[in-house]
Amino acid sequence: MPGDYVDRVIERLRLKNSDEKEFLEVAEEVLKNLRPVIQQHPEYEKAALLERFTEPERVIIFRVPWEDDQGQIHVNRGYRVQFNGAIGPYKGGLRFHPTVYLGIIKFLGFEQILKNSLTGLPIGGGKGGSDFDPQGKSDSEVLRFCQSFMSELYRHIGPDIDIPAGDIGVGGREIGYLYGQYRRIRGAFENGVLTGKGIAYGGSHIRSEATGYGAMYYAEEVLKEKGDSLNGKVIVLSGYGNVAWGVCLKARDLGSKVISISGRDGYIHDPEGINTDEKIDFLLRIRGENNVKLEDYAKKFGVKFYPKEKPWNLKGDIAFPSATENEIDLEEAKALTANGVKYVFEGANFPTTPVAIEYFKNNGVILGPAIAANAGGVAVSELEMAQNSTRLLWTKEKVDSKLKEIMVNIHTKTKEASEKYGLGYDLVAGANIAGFEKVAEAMIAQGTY
Ligand SMILES: NC(=O)C1=CN([C@@H]2O[C@H](COP(=O)(O)OP(=O)(O)OC[C@H]3O[C@@H](n4cnc5c(N)ncnc54)[C@H](O)[C@@H]3O)[C@@H](O)[C@H]2O)C=CC1
Ligand SMILES: O=C(O)CCC(=O)C(=O)O
Repeated sequence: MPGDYVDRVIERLRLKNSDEKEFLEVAEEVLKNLRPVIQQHPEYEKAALLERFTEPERVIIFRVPWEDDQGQIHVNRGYRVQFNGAIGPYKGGLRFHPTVYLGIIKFLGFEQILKNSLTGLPIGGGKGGSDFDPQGKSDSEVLRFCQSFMSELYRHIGPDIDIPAGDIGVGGREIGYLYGQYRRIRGAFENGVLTGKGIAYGGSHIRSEATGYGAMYYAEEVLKEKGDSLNGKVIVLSGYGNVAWGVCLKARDLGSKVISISGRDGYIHDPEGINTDEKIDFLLRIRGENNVKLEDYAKKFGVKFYPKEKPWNLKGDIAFPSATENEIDLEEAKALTANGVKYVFEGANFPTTPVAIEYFKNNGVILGPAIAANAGGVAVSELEMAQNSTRLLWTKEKVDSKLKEIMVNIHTKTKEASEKYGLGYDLVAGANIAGFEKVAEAMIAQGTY
């Protein structure tokens, strides 16, 4: 096969994973970013390090039968990909969304390896989920689904093995139902097995806010690096879920104005800012209540709703894509740049396509990649595990200050890795390299696993 080691691995990946578009896209992007490191380590090829790095240690696929409120049985498919455990137990969320299939879970699990490594904490990468759609389901249907899902998953996870958490469609309610079933089956109070739990049974303060807060702390560092600040900045935000909510809360604290939120059905433009308790709390209602929709925000607060559109034509200083993957493609990248956006921070996982990332790079827009910008969620999950192991509950202040310290360190590490390889201030390459270096060292040290 022609080309260098990276090209050969990419070629083989394409042959082996041709029906997993999202995984291929992400793996290729990452491998290309790692080229300068690979060139300095010719021994990696003999050790087949990249082939091992891109092949999950384990993929678990299972049947999830459940009964709806009318007595009808449905069958969904459950997944857990235990991608890489070289630096710690597998850690990563569960996504319940109708688009879930193996290619999505593998791309998320692969990114999670690098993200978790960047936090500096001892956690490996994994991800899971199901094509079950919680939207429009009653609480009892969600409960029955979660019980069935955990009745299979429990045998593959544990506080020192694999620790799932939330992601799209999996929040506090689902984690509670999942933990209840795990506890019933195991007959033990092993609450370190899941994170994102309620405070009453072993959760951590700030976990719900962590991804959005962390993304804002990371943004603060990047702007500081550029002699700029978040104060007075206009933020174009997508999503209305857990991440978007945390961004709104912290943006208000730091003096920026969030002017949009979005969902599957369109977006809201609120030029005055989503900055009162009433408005920010309304996001929780859109996410959590079956009969409250995004459009109801527009009616309640007298602003405009744009059906079937994304918010990327709005004018602003900073964009925070915080809904889902591939939401900013080339056209949207051009619109954002033309509208004055100077920074993009990925609250969601892989929201910006490779061509859009390239466009931003060539047009002076700084992009804070997901594996760095949204790492605050998993970082506080690990702090929750630390509290569970020691049977302690830390104060909000303690968790928040640790989160901030982790996000500041992530920025420093990514900046230094980029500089070390002569790439200037390239946060995307820097994050991939810094995340990879630690995992590579651990994998080499552990032999051929
Ligand atoms: N919750 C967490 O701690 C973390 C989440 N993320 C990522 O952040 C993103 C949002 O996750 P959460 O806020 O947790 O989800 P959530 O379950 O709280 O809210 C659902 C989100 O998904 C969006 N969405 C769902 N289907 C969509 C579609 N077809 N088109 C556009 N948007 C759609 C909604 O707008 C909403 O923002 C995801 O990419 C997730 O992987 C990343 C790091 C941690
Ligand atoms: O908190 C966790 O373990 C997982 C968070 C997550 O799924 C993510 O970082 O994408």
